[in-house]
Amino acid sequence: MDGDRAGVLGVVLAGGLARRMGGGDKTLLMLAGRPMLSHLLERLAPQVAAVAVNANGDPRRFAAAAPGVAVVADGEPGYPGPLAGILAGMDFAATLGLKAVVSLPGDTPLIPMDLVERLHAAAKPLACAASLGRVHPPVGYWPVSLREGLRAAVRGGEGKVSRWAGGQGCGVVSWEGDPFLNANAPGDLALLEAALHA
Ligand SMILES: Nc1nc2c(ncn2[C@@H]2O[C@H](COP(=O)(O)OP(=O)(O)OP(=O)(O)O)[C@@H](O)[C@H]2O)c(=O)[nH]1
Repeated sequence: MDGDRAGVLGVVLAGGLARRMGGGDKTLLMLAGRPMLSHLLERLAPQVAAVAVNANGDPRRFAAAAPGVAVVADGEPGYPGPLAGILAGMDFAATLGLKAVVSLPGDTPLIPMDLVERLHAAAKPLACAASLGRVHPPVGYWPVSLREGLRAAVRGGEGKVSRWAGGQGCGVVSWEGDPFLNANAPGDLALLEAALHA
């Protein structure tokens, strides 16, 4: 295994409430005949040492789409936002002896195959992805060494990924096109399916 991915846990963030989608698990919605999560893991798993899904509630609902994949819940109550999922990923990475987390929202199934390699190379100490002139902070590289600082921030009410990441020092890596196209509302699924087939 090469150095970039050897110490990295890939974490699919699926701990939100998906209100704009009408609730439920966005990452389990079907895209081209299989769950979005299955597309995402197919691209993520070869880039990392291990993968996990961050989600709250009964973990068994992910078993079919992600067989054998660990599901880790937020350690902080009350749906405090994606930072809580990144923190849960860091805590799990620490138990595996891994040095960093790469996080991805569960509704971004088109991620690039050089994601982990390029984020790792740009980390100072964090790195976030960008496309179409926008930064996507939940797509990021997070050293586990920052987890106690992140825990304190989340407990202190920090809910904005970009603000916390910017305060630590965050390299930005840009990709051509829109490999981080995601599904917020039902109408977005057709756009994703078209992009998948493009
Ligand atoms: N662990 C965790 N993840 C979260 C939380 N809130 C949002 N996320 C995740 O952060 C990512 C970006 O959030 P959104 O795309 O807005 O997803 P969402 O919050 O489920 O959707 P809306 O309710 O429609 O905003 C998604 O992957 C969510 O699953 C949270 O409280 N805990």
